[in-house]
Amino acid sequence: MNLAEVLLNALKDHGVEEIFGIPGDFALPFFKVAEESEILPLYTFSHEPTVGYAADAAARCHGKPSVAAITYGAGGFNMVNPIAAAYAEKSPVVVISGGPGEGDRSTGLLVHHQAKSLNSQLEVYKEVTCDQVILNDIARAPEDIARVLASCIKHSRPVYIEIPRDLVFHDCEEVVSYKPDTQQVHEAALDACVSATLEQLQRAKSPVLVVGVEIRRFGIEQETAALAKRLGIPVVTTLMGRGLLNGMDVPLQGTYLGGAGDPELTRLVEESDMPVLLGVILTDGNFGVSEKKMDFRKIILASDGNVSMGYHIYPEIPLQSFISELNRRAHNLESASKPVLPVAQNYPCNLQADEQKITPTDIAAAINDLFHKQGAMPIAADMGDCFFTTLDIEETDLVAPGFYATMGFGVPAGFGMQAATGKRPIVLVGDGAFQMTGWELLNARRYGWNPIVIVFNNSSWEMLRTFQPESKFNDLPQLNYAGIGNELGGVGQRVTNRAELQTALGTAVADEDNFYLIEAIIESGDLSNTLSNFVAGITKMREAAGQ
Ligand SMILES: Cc1ncc(Cc2c([C@H](C)O)sc(CCOP(=O)(O)OP(=O)(O)O)c2C)c(N)n1
Ligand SMILES: [Mg+2]
Repeated sequence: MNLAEVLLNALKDHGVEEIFGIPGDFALPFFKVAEESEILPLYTFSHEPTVGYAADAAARCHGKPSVAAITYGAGGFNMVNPIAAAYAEKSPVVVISGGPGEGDRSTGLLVHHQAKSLNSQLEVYKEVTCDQVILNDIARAPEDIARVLASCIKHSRPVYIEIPRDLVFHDCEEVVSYKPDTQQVHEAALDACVSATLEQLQRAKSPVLVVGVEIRRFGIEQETAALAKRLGIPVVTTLMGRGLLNGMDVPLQGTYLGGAGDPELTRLVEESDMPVLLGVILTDGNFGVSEKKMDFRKIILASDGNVSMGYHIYPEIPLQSFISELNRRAHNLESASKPVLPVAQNYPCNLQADEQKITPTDIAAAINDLFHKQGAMPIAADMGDCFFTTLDIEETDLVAPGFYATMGFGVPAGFGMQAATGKRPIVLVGDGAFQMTGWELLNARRYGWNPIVIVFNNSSWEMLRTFQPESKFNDLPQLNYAGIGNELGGVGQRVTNRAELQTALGTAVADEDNFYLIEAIIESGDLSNTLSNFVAGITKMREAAGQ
């Protein structure tokens, strides 16, 4: 077997189900083997950011690694931002880059696509991955591949593998069959940590469970739901954890949004004497608009492989071990004097199909009505007010750059979702973000993908305008996105009122043979409820801080 086949088989053994990529001369040999071996399906796109975003979304859907393959230099540097986003949001993407071979390195000449040094790309990717290797030693390759892929799974973070173009066809030993890296947990430390947690919970008067994105990344949603039921205390999700524990019969109260969210729920979290944060990443998006500065000394935080409570830190306690041990030992705590019931979220619905102009909330209502009629669809959201609109849409599988907040994610993530799940997604994207990667819809037909893309066309960088209304650069050109949708191989429909929106959505859902681009005309200044609250929350905080 050659090095590329060994790598492809190892990827498959580690749960990878597809490769997204764009080749180049440094990567042609690897792509040749990938295409001809058919070990994994290969999807190529038009611009490398799409490769990274699609692989990120597929990895999130699988809860397992997915692959972003590119050429060296021009391709690799083009994809740094999407991999930074995957790193920040703990998505296990395997970056595979073709690279210069021994022949290239020994000419003494500068090599095309080279920036500073031949290892510059490796150095840059060290900042956005948790493990890396250049496979320039065939004898070590099986061990190096096993180590890097195990790191990807253990940390749920991207990794970087560079394969020199002159080694791709060299014979190579196979990677030994993959054994999940069962992290050795220090039993006594785990026991002490769980005992301390249960004692604190027993004493707490108003404990609350806050769940975050790691419980999905590490595939422990069911165990977390079982724990939430067993503890019998209120549960909320973070902004990034939106959609977690959906439909799992837990006392879910909603999504914590600080000053931008439901005041009752905000008080529940911020006035709790024992917030227990499971798999939560402490980000400004998750906690930035807290009404009261959260007192992190009183919280229990299990994240990134450690557990902290007050000034104590228990290192090397994997989230999975912590939750399963809590489940094993937790009993109904007295604090749940009366059963905590899930709070029904009042999402907008029953859209009035009239001549009124369209607002982001109307789009949410139209989607909720659709879900009530024919069941939920997965959603990929870009960054912009379309992302905040998802908080008004009923729980469904959702991928979005909720923390790292990069634009351009939406359409590629819709591709990644459909490749990974086979389900038709709805993609929500602003006109500004569509201008970045929306063109990739030209690739939908070749793979039989048929997303329903809703472009929030306010001809504006509206999110920026909310913070800096005086800037003229927030005005965007008026484009005919519906016409562009037709040109890209799908069906484009421009809708200017709520009746047209409802009709277009119904038409799109009924036609499985095409991707649809529904261009919703939205007036500049019309914001989603959540973005309005976020802006108000942040403005209030800045005024309070005298900014
Ligand atoms: C790749 C990239 N470039 C720039 C930004 C900054 C930025 C935003 C965030 C704050 O960083 S929101 C925003 C405007 C988005 O415009 P559009 O897609 O039309 O959505 P909407 O009109 O709903 O705002 C920009 C430029 C970003 N997040 N990601
Ligand atoms: Mg816009």
